[in-house]
Amino acid sequence: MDTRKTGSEGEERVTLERAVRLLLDHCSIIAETERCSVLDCTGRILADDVYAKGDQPPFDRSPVDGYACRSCDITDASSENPVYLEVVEEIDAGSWPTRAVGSGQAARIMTGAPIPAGADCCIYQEKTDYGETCVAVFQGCQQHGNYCFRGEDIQAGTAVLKRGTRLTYVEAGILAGLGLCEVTVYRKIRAAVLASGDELTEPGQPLQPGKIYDSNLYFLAVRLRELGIEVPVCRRVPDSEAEMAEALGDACQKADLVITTGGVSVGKRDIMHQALAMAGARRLFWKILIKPGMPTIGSVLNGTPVISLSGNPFGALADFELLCRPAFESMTGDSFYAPRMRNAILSRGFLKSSPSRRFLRGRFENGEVWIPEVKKHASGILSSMAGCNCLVDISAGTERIEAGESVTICDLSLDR
Ligand SMILES: Nc1nc2c(c(=O)[nH]1)N[C@H]1C(S)=C(S)[C@@H](COP(=O)(O)OP(=O)(O)OC[C@H]3O[C@@H](n4cnc5c(N)ncnc54)[C@H](O)[C@@H]3O)O[C@H]1N2
Ligand code: MOO
Repeated sequence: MDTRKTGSEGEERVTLERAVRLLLDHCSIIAETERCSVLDCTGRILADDVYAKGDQPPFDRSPVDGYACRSCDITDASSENPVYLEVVEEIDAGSWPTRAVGSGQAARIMTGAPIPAGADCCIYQEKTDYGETCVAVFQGCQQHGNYCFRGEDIQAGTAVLKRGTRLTYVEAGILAGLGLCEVTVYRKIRAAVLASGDELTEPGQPLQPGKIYDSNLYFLAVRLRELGIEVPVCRRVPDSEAEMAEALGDACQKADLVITTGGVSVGKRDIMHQALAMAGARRLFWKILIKPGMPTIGSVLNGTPVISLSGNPFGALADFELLCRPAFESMTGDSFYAPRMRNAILSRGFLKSSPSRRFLRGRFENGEVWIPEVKKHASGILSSMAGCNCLVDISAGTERIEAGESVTICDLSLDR
């Protein structure tokens, strides 16, 4: 049966929002967890609340290099009338005081060193004569001046980081500061990538007549990895329905989402329709009312969503962002993956009509978005995407859009 023409399975010609909705019905949240080294935690999502076992800092400490003493001893100290204190010991960072500071006494103290009992302030050494056994103090200091309290950063028992937090270098520092070298995180999303097309040649191999190098497999795998997603399957499959059906079956065992490119249109060798049917996939939709990537197919195979993107590299790139990112958000509950829509002012016009909704590549900076010249927007062209960091969303029925007009963009950059 030619599943392309019947339209009996799944919806045809859906809006982008409808396509996303249909896919999300088949995306389940990833609940499996694993231990992860704090050194490798970037982009991982905490699976448990993290509590502080102890106080941070674990003791009252000096924030200055100088002298710890009693504030009441130096109330009237000035350069004209220095107060002289007996220096009873030297306390370095990493050591522990051996005696209390009494009236008329001080301890030489370094930044980060524990404040000895009896002392209630620390004086900058620049406000003294740097005395070793007896120090002249030239300035007063209030009680608890230059004094860091135990637990002032984090108190023991506090929930410092909440489950669901996306970890960055900042959390890595906080976790390490709590003495943790490993944390429990959700496992990474797994996405499989299959590229179809007999014309495809592996980069590095000589190019035969009629062949082209495979770019889709590479940019998809690299993008997935930069989004923190594992790619357990990444392979080219010849234009054989049976081979693709087998590859799909294998991929959906290993991944939370299967992404394919090519073979989704109406040509004789557009094998994805038949391959999906042979594998036992159920079609959710075919054709999205957008350009590029209009002929995209959404299906579900053994409970795993399959997104079959167009072979045209820019079509595949744009639709990957628009369809897969919401799926990743739904699998993790992490808004990091959500397409980020913003407003921007177009700095160069796009003087071509857009009967259907269109996504253009662009570079967004300081509230303005620059787009390449019209002829560089074809869905088979990838090179003009270099340096671009967003997709410009042009509504269906737009005749032309002039420089200076406000547009909606989907920000593809990874910074928040
Ligand atoms: N008669 C019609 N022809 C086409 C229609 C149509 O409605 N009627 N739609 C066009 C549109 S729009 C698109 S988009 C493409 C979709 O094509 P497929 O998804 O079936 O993709 P292919 O034919 O396999 O490839 C399209 C193009 O991209 C190149 N390609 C494929 N894979 C890769 C890869 N991994 N790396 C780099 N380049 C790749 C391929 O060689 C083709 O040039 O159909 C239109 N046709
Ligand atoms: O829908 Mo296609 O990717 O424009 O050429």
